Amino acid sequence: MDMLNVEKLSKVYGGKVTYRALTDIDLVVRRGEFVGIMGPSGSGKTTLLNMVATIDSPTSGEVLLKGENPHRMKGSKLALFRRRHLGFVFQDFNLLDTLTIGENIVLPLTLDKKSLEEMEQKLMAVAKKLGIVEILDKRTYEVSGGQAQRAAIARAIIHSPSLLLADEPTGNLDSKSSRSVMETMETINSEDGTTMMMVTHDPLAASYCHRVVFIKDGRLYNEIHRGESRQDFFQQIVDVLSLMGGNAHDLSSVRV
Ligand SMILES: Nc1ncnc2c1ncn2[C@@H]1O[C@H](COP(=O)(O)OP(=O)(O)OP(=O)(O)O)[C@@H](O)[C@H]1O
Repeated sequence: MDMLNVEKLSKVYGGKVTYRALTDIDLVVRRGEFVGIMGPSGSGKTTLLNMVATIDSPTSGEVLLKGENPHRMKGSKLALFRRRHLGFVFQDFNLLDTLTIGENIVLPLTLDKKSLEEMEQKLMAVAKKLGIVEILDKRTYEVSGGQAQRAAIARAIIHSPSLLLADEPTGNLDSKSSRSVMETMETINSEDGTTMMMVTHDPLAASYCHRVVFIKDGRLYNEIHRGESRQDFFQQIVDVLSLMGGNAHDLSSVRV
């Protein structure tokens, strides 16, 4: 069954000079799928993710999540839809320095006015899953980048979203932390069945996906599916990226 249907999605940014960032993107993400979005810098990856996330709105075309179009919703209905259905993970973690790690993680539940008991129970379950129980009372500046990103993932999944959206989740991490964050995302996807869509420049991170969709100049360019071997998939991803061209930055972080 489909989780996400993106139909003929286009985005033209306005202003003094208009810029066509996406043209006629069609994309279906099935329930439980883990999809990577790759492409050269400026190809439109974040624009696509932001429109699925309802952070930005399309110029034309549709985004349907579980058959509903959030871009047709307004105000509190849209806010509720986002809180119920979407989880976000960003490159720079986006944790609040004034709160402890634990307080950051339960934030989505406090917005939903859940009871303290339920929050505590969900916090412990998600912290165990992500291996961060011992840092729950720490502040964001007292933990490593990898731990901060695990906390951000915990916050993104604590309300069991239908779709987890991640923009460069390994962009600020060293290779060891990247690997462990991707292994964690893979586990969440396979054990909880959480559907995931991730924008990344990093072929290693992308090799954890089931499928990688490539965008070039705002249009779909290609897509490849992972078989049995993650190593082989990694190599295929690197091959497509080199065929696509783009800038050297895209392959600067290649690590097997
Ligand atoms: N608010 C905006 N106004 C005008 N142009 C924009 C705006 N946001 C993005 N763009 C342009 O749209 C194009 C696509 O941007 P986008 O951020 O989606 O690319 P990307 O593939 O995510 O790039 P990167 O990998 O560098 O993050 C770029 O040329 C960018 O300059």
